[in-house]
Amino acid sequence: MADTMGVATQSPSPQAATKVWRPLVEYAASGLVLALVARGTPVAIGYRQLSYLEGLLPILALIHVMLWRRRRGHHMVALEKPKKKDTGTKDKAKEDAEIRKEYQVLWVTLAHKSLWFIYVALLLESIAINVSFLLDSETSTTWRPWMRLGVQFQAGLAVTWAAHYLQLHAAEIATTVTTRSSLWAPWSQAWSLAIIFHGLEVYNTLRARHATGGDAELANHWLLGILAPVKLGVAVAAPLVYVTVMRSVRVGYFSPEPATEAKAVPTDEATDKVQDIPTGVEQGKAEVAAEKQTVEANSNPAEAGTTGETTDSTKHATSETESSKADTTAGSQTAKPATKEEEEKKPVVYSVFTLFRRVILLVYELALPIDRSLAVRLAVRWLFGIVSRWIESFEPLYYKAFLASLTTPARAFPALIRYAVVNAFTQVEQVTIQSRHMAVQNSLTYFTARARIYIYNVIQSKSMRFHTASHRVSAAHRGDLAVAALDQFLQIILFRLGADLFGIVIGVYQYSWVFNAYFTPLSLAYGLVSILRRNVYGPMRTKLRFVTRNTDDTVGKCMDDLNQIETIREFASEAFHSKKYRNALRSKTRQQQYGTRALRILDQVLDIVTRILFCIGVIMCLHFMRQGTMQPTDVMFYMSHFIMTYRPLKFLVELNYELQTLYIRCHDLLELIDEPVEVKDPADAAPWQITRGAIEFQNVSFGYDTKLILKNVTFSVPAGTTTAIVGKTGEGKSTLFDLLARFYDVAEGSITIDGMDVRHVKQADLRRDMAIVPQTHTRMVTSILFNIQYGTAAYGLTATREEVEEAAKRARIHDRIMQMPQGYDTKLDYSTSNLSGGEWQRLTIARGLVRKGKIVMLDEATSALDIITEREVQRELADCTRGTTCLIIAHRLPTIIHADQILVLSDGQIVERGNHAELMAIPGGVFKKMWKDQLKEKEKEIADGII
Ligand SMILES: Nc1ncnc2c1ncn2[C@@H]1O[C@H](COP(=O)(O)OP(=O)(O)OP(=O)(O)O)[C@@H](O)[C@H]1O
Repeated sequence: MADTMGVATQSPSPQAATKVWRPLVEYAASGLVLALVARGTPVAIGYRQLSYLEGLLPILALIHVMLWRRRRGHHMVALEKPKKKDTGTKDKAKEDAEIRKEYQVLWVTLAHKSLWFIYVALLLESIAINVSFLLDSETSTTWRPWMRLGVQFQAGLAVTWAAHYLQLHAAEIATTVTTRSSLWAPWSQAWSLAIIFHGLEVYNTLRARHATGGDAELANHWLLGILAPVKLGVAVAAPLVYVTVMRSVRVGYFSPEPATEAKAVPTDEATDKVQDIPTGVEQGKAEVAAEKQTVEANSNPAEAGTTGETTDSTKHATSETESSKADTTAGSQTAKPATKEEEEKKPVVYSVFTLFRRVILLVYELALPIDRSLAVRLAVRWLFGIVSRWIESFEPLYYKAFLASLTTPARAFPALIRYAVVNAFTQVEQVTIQSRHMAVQNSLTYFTARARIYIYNVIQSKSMRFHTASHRVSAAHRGDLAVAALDQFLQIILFRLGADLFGIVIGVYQYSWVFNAYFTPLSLAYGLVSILRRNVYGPMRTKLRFVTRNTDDTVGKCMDDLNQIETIREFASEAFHSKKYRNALRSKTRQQQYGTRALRILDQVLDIVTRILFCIGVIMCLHFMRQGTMQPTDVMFYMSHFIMTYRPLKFLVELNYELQTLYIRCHDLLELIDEPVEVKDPADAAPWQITRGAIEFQNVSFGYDTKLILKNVTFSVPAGTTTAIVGKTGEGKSTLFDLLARFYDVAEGSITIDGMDVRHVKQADLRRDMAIVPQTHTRMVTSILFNIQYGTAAYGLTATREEVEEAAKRARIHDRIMQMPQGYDTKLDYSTSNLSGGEWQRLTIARGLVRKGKIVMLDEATSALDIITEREVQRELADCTRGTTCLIIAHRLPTIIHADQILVLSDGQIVERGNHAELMAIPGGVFKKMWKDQLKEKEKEIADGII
């Protein structure tokens, strides 16, 4: 069964699911029997021996599970024993690594299950201990009600826990037995409960010893008193050890998998990818490489955003260094075909420190131009939050004072006033809290707008290679999510952080020093539980989100597919795309469910712990009341203060959640920002523009990847002449255009225009005077006028309506436009419903012509036109490009017969050059053969009556 997050899980059969339960039931039964027999009055063994047995229980549990596993051949959690695979052509080392990895998964799973069984056993045993105390005639009658309460409480928890676990697993047994979160959640919950049970056990044990006083036999029970806390320690430490082991073996549980093309696969394929999780050593190497990459990225923060409006001086300086470096090494370094190592580029993983440092710098940069009065208002709000939290903290104290004063009416009135004032303030504070929140949010809209512009510019500034190889929509979407997370985080910082931290400090202080020092451990315990839980659950959620993000990407890419709706229709592949989308969504939904469930469990645990701590506090209050050191008013104080103190603590947990969301989102953002920009503007480039348009290619070599497309190409195009480039498809003709316009940098050699290397000028300056009519025409969903006028976008859409019409006439599209209901103002849509393919091509030609470039590049510009229209357009093109440097790529050779120079490209090199007559004069020449072949083809078509 497919499982994008799972370990090497396999489709569990119903039998496998039963097998999961079998050892648990066996062990639970034996543990219970052992505990009951040991404690039961009929056998009545000594407490000392019993304590030894108790200590042995976890070990027995482990042995039991291991024996069971042996017997069942590793069918622990429907994981198969790693099999020796068919070596075939596979690399042996790789195969060994795979087997090792599977063993690691197996052992970690085993460890997990073993601990889990221990907890179940301890729970049952704990109940048994309390029952045995109840059955024990020596147990003091004073403490019997406590024992009974303990048993009821534990039994209640056990039932709740079992029901919850069953509910959790009911669906999973039907689908997949061991997804990672399902491994985690019940285990963690069992752990939390085990701590509670053992706390109660310690409590009961100590109470029992205390109650039995100096009884001779029970005086020896010190072992019992020691073992119970030891077990508590084990219960706390074991999960930490487990987590450490899990992390160190690095079997890939929740391993961050930043989205790459390879990972962005539909759900069904994703399972196969999980098999490629690196082993510990490999992952270690990956991390070193990643760290190195990170360091490099950090030392080079300027790569992105150089075109962004937020570019600061630091960035600029770095950018300069980078650019000058690029210049000195230009031609040999910049665009070398990628090496194998580069191809297998490891994903960058930023350390938390690096990430937050950079995010803070980014926020600072983006928020810097903030309005001063706005900053003052924000600061005032922030301070107000702290002050109000301080005032609020007096409420329980004054309430207590008021209650205490009721016995002496003279003091009651001032006490009431004090309490009423603070209470009124608190109420007003609660009412205004929303409006203050809104105000902060409004202030932040400036920031988010700036951040969005910044990201937009970053995406625009990326090299062509980035745009052709990745999904812009997904990148933009990720950018948006990052901004939303930053926004949320800033709201928390500005609105709650200071006040709530202050609230915690005040709360703990009042509890511990003003109220009663015995309550200090209680207040600290809560903080401790929060921190522990954060450490255990935190990484899980972070990593879970990495996986979720990949699914987000897959879903995003499915949506991108809709852009290709025409192709989808043509190939009737709707069902295929629906399935792909359904799979991606199903996977996303499942992951969301896991995520939500993990959070729900977190909340439940937090609530349980809170309530237990509250109860403990109440019991302590009652105890002190019996001793006479506390008054009923103190109990009131305790109860009202509790909520106030722990609300901010709960906020800390929320903050942790927000921090993790921020980490994921900002990780995406930094990845995007740090994506290397291959083609950069030199920082010191002076303004420049094409004057004559003389072009020179000198020993140019280039390849998109490892394969060289162009090899040592040299040619020149004198200013004002027309050069045609011909050759078979895929020879690299369009690539020559891309290099001239500097969409890519040459790997070797140089390209100059008017004697200036194209790498030494700003890209905008270079392209401003170029008119490119590409093979694929861009359709803009707007008016025809704008579609043509867009040719002058670089000049601020300066083409007049007359100029647009003139260009359209030359492109032979004017008449067609005038037939449309709104003429040039007709709105075009994305499809060809109101313009045919050939008409769109003519519109694109008009767009190129209106630009009036000094260098015109026509790449198969008329390929979609009929012969007659093509001839007419060609004539017009020849006419209006007269005097400008013109480069033409054409497959139909008669269309370039007039060219001053024809270059024949073959196998990445120019094999022939000259004008039409000269090339036709070369005996056995490539061009001559191409010409004859085309002629023959045409004669055949005429003979066949095709044309
Ligand atoms: N962005 C890219 N990434 C990787 N390879 C590319 C990219 N663009 C083009 N190629 C490859 O480079 C080679 C040359 O492509 P190019 O478009 O320059 O050929 P062409 O001669 O213009 O072809 P045609 O006549 O079919 O338009 C082809 O093999 C193509 O697959």
